[in-house]
Amino acid sequence: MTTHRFSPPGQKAFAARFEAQRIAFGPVVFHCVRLAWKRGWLQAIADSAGEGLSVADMVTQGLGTDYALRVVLESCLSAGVVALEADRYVLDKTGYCVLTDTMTQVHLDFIHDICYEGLMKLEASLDEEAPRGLSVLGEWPTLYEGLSRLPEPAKTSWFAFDHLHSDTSFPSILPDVFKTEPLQLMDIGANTGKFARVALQHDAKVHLHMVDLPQQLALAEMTLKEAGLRERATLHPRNLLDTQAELPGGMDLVWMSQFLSCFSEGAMASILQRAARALKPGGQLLILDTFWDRQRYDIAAYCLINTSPYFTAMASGNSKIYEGSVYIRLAQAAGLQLQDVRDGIGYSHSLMRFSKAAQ
Ligand SMILES: C[S@@+](CC[C@H](N)C(=O)[O-])C[C@H]1O[C@@H](n2cnc3c(N)ncnc32)[C@H](O)[C@@H]1O
Repeated sequence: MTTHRFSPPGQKAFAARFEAQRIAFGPVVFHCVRLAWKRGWLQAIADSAGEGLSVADMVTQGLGTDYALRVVLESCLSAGVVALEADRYVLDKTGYCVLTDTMTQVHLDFIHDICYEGLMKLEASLDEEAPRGLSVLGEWPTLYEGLSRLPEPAKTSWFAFDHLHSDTSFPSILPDVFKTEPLQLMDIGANTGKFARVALQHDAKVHLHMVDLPQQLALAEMTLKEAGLRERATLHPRNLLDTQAELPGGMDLVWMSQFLSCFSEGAMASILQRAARALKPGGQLLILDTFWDRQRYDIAAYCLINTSPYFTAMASGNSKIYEGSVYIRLAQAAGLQLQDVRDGIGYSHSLMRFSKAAQ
């Protein structure tokens, strides 16, 4: 049972009403802050150090028209991104985050380039359990079939979003992966092969089995070729939404990173059953994923909860960022035993370890 509240304790009605206006005008502020960042206006203000810049200064510097600067910067002012001191704009704390924090920039790009337009179809996507917003990027049944062919800048923004989260977590989980000295290791959802490369470089004895959609495995194969590691990996192209698509057996360890959140509970149950069958007796299933209810900080829970509508409108129509208990329940139903859960990895990951009975 989950109990959670994001509002501050004892919030006054007036403050709540302001919050409600922030929601109503949220998309407007989003566009203005993003533009001020992309056009270099925030950077120019930051570079002016303590003195700040007047709108007239910025016009003289050729940064924009008086009208455009006023419209956009006043919205930034309302959001605490800039402040006005005697008619001169200075950077405020939130503006400093927009300018310097990689996670903020990756999220701004992801929301703008992948989600914004398609989210207009959120309601239809929820009703039809299909990613109806995806057609703004391409005609595929799910976003994953189109990953390798996404138009720019959507492609760069999607991979930056995906890799920001997994890359920051991969180095610290290698001791967990190799704790039981696996020789046959299957990476389900191998994507661009980044985990496979790191794992093969970490352990000279391990053989990697990479599972993903065929077009995605072609990218993963290139990554391994470039690193001179291709011979130590086997590719298994599979669409795991096909319940008949079995996985190769005899695995010491199955690895899934940010994978199950791409699927509905029904599909997850089926994938976990096939993963359990692929394991040798005593084999391990390691799941690295994000669970909004297992976060130490509300900032992480907020970002994760608000990633779910992307899954609905753009990715699959029926997946989301789940609570940790969902994975545990489904893995146990597949006959696996929970060994432990380690939270607080990278920005927001948890690592779940399950094992198959030794018989
Ligand atoms: C969110 S990405 C995660 C990738 C990587 N494991 C990581 O941690 O960065 C999900 C991966 O699952 C793959 N995938 C999605 N749907 C799939 C399906 N039906 N069958 C096989 N792979 C699928 C995608 O192609 C993608 O590589």
